[in-house]
Amino acid sequence: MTTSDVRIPVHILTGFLGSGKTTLLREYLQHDDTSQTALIINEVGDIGIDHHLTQHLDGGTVLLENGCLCCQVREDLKQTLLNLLSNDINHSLRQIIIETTGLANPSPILSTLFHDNELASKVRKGKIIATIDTLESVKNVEDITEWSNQVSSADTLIFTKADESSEENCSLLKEKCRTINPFADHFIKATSENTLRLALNTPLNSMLFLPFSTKGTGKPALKQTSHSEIHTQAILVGSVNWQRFSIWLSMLLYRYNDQILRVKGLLLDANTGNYVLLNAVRKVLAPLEILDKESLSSAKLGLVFITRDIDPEDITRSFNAFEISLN
Ligand SMILES: Nc1nc2c(ncn2[C@@H]2O[C@H](COP(=O)(O)OP(=O)(O)OP(=O)(O)O)[C@@H](O)[C@H]2O)c(=O)[nH]1
Repeated sequence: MTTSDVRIPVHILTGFLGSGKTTLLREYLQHDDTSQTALIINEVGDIGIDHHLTQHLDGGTVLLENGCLCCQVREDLKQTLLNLLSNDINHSLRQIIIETTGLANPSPILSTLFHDNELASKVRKGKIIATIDTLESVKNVEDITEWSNQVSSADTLIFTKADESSEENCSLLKEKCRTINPFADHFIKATSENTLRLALNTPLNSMLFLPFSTKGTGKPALKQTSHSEIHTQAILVGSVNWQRFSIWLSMLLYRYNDQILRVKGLLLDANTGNYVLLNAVRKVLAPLEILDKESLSSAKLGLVFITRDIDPEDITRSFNAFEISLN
């Protein structure tokens, strides 16, 4: 890039399931002037949630759902970017941030951006930022291909949840990340500052090279089958009695232990009439967050489960059995 490069930077915010991408973005959007930022959010599953949580941008948030950007919706990404650019008639857009799914490999996304002549003349690579959940142990993540791909592709790593993790575990994870990608900058997410802004504004390490292959056709390096043992299952859940529902959910999370990687969704609490955001990373269920009803009028209620090595229909069967038991 030169100083006369007028192309819009596209930043990629990636990181494994539940590692804190949306939380970082929300903080960034709440505390920064983001009127010149467009956001593209990619979610797997039939129930998109993150775009409801980040709707601070006037018309500048686009949801790409039903498939992972790195394998299934790459043509949609191109079209979305071109639409954002052509709608920017006042030329006020200064940056685009793509939040990937937790399973994405950033490399094919880059290749979509930069092997397409039309796009490459209008946008340039911004930063690839990956969130690393410091509540995970090295043992848990080192064999996960998606995790390693994200670490190796990143310019910057943001270590999240350090407020709840131990210094020792943070150091072990940092060490592991350095062996995979010695060039990335490291930031610890602090509760008192806007870490994403800091990471975006810090100049790139000049030693950095991009460890992604530019060889080949630019066709997807990964197909959805590369996440083959990982499944996404959505269940529609309307209004719930949270006390009873939470018993079912806790039992399910413990029954499947580490095979349920992520649960996320919007529910209507029958007792209070509130819309609540449910968030679980592996077995850890975060306190429910009450959301603003106004911004959720078009939201689908339900839960998305991301699982590994189990029949996803088991989740639906278990939920149906739970519902029957209540009647
Ligand atoms: N204590 C603590 N919790 C965090 C932090 N960052 C995120 N969380 C919690 O971790 C859970 C998952 O965070 P998200 O921001 O939804 O993670 P994500 O990477 O966007 O998740 P996916 O899009 O499903 O991959 C939520 O319950 C957050 O409140 C952090 O720095 N500290």
